[in-house]
Amino acid sequence: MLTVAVVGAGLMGRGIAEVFAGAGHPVRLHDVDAGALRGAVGSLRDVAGAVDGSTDLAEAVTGAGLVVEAVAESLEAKRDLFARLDRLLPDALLASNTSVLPVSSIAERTTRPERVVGTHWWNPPGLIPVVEVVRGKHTSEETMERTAALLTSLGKLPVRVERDVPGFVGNRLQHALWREAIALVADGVCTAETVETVVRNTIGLRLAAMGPLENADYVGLDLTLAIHEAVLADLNRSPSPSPLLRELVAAGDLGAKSGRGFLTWPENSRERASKRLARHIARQLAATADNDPPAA
Ligand SMILES: NC(=O)c1ccc[n+]([C@@H]2O[C@H](COP(=O)([O-])OP(=O)(O)OC[C@H]3O[C@@H](n4cnc5c(N)ncnc54)[C@H](O)[C@@H]3O)[C@@H](O)[C@H]2O)c1
Repeated sequence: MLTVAVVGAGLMGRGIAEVFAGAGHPVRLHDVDAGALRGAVGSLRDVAGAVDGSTDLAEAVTGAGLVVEAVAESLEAKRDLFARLDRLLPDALLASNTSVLPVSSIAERTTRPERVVGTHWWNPPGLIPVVEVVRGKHTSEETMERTAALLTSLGKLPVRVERDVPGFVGNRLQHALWREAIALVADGVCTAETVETVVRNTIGLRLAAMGPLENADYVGLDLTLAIHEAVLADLNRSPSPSPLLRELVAAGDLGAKSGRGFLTWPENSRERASKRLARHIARQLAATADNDPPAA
């Protein structure tokens, strides 16, 4: 078993640690926040692998063959951390769970960028199958393969992202949809509730069974071309965030955590939404276990 150090014991770090420890790997957790660390180690008491933690980075990562970094999304913090990890563990594989930052920049202050890789897990890490394995400018093929093999051994579905583009694959697709959703509301085409109703009851129902490219093939590429000729020029192409999004944030309407965003969030509704989401994902995974994989 490989000793795995998880740095950052927040939402993602804790979930990633649980997957590794659940598969029997000894896990060493580190967080600068002693409370977060205690909470994470405590919540992982019943997993198969031994889980240990320290607020001292050097102590926490001792003996690790792999470090998974899941600290706050700050390029400076991640660069610093990777430089320290580089000195502490000359032989380990270093993986970042960054959502959108360039893996190549995170690796910049290390002496072994060939052994630095992006592993973009999705929330909740224990449930979502795909982990995007992102090749930085200097990541070696051996690192890509070792990382993918390890993730497969955990029961995950690793996919290779061959270029270090912001947002990788999943978040680029997701935020193309969110940009258009916000624009529809900002332009007065429909309400936020209508966007939710349409997505949940049309494309949302389909997407787990048929992704966009299989769907394009399925309806016919001639039809897809005709639709793109008619609609693409009218879709939102703004290179910067919507003014409506900026206004809401400036007004303190941050969504679930402040009670109001595009929608209103009564007390406890975030917890209810979180449970509803986990229940739905688990049910959907069970129901689609026999789904055909995409045709090659
Ligand atoms: N939340 C998501 O859905 C999600 C999904 C995929 C990827 N990510 C990425 O995963 C990373 C972590 O996100 P999260 O949602 O778990 O954040 P979080 O705020 O829940 O947890 C981050 C933890 O890192 C700790 N930390 C911050 N700086 C540190 C440092 N220098 N050294 C050690 N610990 C430090 C914090 O104390 C905190 O406990 C980010 O890069 C984020 O973009 C998040």
